[in-house]
Amino acid sequence: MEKIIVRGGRKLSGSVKVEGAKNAVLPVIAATLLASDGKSVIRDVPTLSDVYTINEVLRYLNAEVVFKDNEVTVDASRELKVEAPFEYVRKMRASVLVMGSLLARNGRARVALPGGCAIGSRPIDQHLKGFEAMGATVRVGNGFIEAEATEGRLHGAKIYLDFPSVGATENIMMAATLAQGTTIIENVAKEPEIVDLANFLNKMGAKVRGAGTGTIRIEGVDVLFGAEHNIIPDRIEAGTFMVASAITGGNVLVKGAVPEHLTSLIAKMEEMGVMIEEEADGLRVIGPETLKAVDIKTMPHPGFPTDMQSQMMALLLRANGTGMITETVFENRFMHVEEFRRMNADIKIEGRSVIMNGPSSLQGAEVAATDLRAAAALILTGLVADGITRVTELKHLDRGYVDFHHKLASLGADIERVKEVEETIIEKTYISDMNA
Ligand SMILES: CC(=O)N[C@H]1[C@@H](OP(=O)(O)OP(=O)(O)OC[C@H]2O[C@@H](n3ccc(=O)[nH]c3=O)[C@H](O)[C@@H]2O)O[C@H](CO)[C@@H](O)[C@@H]1O
Ligand SMILES: C=C(OP(=O)(O)O)C(=O)O
Repeated sequence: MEKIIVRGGRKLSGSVKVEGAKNAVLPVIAATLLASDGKSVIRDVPTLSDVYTINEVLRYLNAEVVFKDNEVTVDASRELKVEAPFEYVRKMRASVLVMGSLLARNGRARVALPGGCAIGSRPIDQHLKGFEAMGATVRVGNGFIEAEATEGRLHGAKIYLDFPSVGATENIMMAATLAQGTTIIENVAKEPEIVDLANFLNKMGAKVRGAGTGTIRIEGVDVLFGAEHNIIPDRIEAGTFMVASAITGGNVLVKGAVPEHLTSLIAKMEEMGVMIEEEADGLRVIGPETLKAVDIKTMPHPGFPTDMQSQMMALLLRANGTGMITETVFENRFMHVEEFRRMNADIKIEGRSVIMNGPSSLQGAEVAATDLRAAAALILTGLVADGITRVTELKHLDRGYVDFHHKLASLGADIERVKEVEETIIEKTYISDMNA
């Protein structure tokens, strides 16, 4: 088992480059299955465990996938299998995103039920409602969801989503590209990753309009072709480094950060007293001496992203005054609060909100990452805690951050990633350093 060890107290400075977005690349790779002719080449692909998992799913489905030098090449022209087994879906919920493509391409898809995860129950009823409206029969049994286009091919439909679900918007969009007729999806998600997927689908020959607005219109076509595409920068990784700079009172240029994708985060950080300047190749973030507490409510885009909730909680722990974060997207995304408490945070949960009386005098401790963003948030907290913080359960971190500790170390953080055995040796050295 590995852990990250952080010794708090260093101000960060320099520049860091963000990778391609995890949440854009996963649906784009799932969409490559729609091409029955030609290869797709996807660039700026981050080397994340989730990317390896989706590639494995595609290989299992009989596509040819090569991942080299941040580039994924997919040839999905052979006949595809229809089933995504539990071993993949369990590792990564986003595996359900192959369902729309398989259903469109084969008229049938069988995907293991994803089940809940650390941040909530995460049902997929809105995805299934969309498929049914397009003429699929959906059956659930033996741990699988099976969908079959009753007439062999899906047809266009008008679909209203009860909630602007990112995954449902993507899955229905992909399914509709090869359906007969026009599909109109209302109350859709407007995230930048939806726009990226629509752009890729259009390069493949699809006719998708309205991505980034509340209504998406897709005219079905008969065939889609492989296409080339560069993935957008990861706004959540960018946001995480913005918080890293702000929390340490640092001065960091986050290269590749797209200001239009980060409007709500920039607004909240500025409200807290952080200076954010647009430069030609990214955002410069300068942390103030003292941070002001604010209230934050997570919302679908362009509202404040739930994927930045725990990192901003770390920042609010250092702010003067009482701050509050209300989580409205996931019902159980506060598992990290108990871990923050282990670091001496003055923090409590009240219903769907978390209240912090700051600034907390944070102390290093051994803490466990409870999900992907919690992992990052605990490491950020370690950057300003007194003493040593050890963060375990790094499998969560590796789903969404490439070389996180190296990137922070290059900005001046005192951080390393070690195997448990190595840690004993490092600890001895550190104690003798202190006694020297
Ligand atoms: C791979 C990927 O892109 N993951 C992102 C995606 O997840 P994901 O696509 O799973 O998130 P959704 O937008 O679908 O989920 C948002 C909320 O809607 C609920 N819901 C969703 C679908 C459904 O059929 N029924 C239903 O009730 C979910 O339980 C959740 O409470 O968007 C989330 C919300 O921005 C982000 O946190 C995730 O990082
Ligand atoms: C919740 C997240 O991802 P996923 O939907 O893949 O679990 C995330 O990226 O923070």
